[in-house]
Amino acid sequence: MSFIEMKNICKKYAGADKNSVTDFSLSVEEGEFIAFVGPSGCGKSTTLRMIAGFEEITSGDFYIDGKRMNAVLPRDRGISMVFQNYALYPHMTVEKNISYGLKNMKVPAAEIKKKVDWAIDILGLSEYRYRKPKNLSGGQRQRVALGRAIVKDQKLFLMDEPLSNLDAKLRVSMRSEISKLHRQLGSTTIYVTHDQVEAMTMADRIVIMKDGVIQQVGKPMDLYEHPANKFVAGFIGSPQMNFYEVKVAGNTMTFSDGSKMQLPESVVTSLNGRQGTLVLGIRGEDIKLDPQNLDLYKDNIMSATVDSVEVMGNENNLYFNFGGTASVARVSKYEISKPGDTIDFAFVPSRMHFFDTQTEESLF
Ligand SMILES: Nc1ncnc2c1ncn2[C@@H]1O[C@H](COP(=O)(O)OP(=O)(O)OP(=O)(O)O)[C@@H](O)[C@H]1O
Repeated sequence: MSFIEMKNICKKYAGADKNSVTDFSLSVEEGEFIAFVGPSGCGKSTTLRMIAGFEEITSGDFYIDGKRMNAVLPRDRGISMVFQNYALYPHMTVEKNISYGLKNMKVPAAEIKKKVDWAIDILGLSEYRYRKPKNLSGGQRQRVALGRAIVKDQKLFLMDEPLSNLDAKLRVSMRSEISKLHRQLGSTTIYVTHDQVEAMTMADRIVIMKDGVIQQVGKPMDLYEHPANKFVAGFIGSPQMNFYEVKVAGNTMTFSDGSKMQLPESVVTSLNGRQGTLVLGIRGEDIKLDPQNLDLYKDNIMSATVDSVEVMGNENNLYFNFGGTASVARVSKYEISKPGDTIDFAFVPSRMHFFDTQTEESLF
């Protein structure tokens, strides 16, 4: 049995007409960093709150370290939780905020001091030790909240959107601080976020949810390379994957505006006889500009007019219409275009994804 075992967990809130979480099954090994990710309302927080014990499990079985936890009180689950709003005590100093939980647990004073010193040091809070939360920045407050969680020596950390109140720059630096802390402590962590970049950069494995149902569980690059369905393909990666409804007949793929592309034998083989109407997915970074320079694409060079350009510095997004669909290509700073320019491009054949139009499941 893994450190955490969740078997067919369901949640139906009182009075609700449908489940908020359905058949959630997951095994987590000790020391893993798991991210729950998905759009608003997909059930991430509900699942986390069931793990914490703040929300009752409607059906299913939940184990930590081999012990069934369904009916165990939150304080007896061996869990530390970090919340989005930090939940700090405004009248207490940093030091007191961090030590408060330990005092409640009747930990001896000398041990509390040792642990608080350690947390303050590891989180770089020494110079703020005697400040109150209102005199701290958002990032510093979030570190105090982390400090309060790590001193408790619990087996499992739960974090519910801990960075969502921070500005973009601070979010990025706190991301690496939390990852570093996780590496130092080696503690099992479950982290809820709606931000796929946060999940991709921090987690060992990601659980992608939609409408209360797990869509896929996997390592970040596995989800990026091998999305199980169109939803996962669209959710992971930035900019969003381009999707086209196409008709495949033999080696020819026809787009809804009549544009045609020849599929290489390798793609036809992977499709394993599937023909007719399919959904093609291609990521912006897998669209190559000026493909005439590359022999590989010579039969499949397409043209389009640039609608707009999103400049980001090292890489830019070019927006254009192709195959009857708004599309985006991620290009390097050396491939500058402006609205109105004509671009030649090709799709990298080995990077094409195909999905069933009805089930939206990946076809390979
Ligand atoms: N206390 C509650 N009573 C009834 N329904 C609830 C309650 N809390 C959440 N829900 C519903 O359960 C579903 C899942 O909500 P949940 O908060 O878990 O989603 P989430 O993925 O964490 O969303 P967000 O990113 O917006 O926090 C939603 O449809 C929500 O409206």
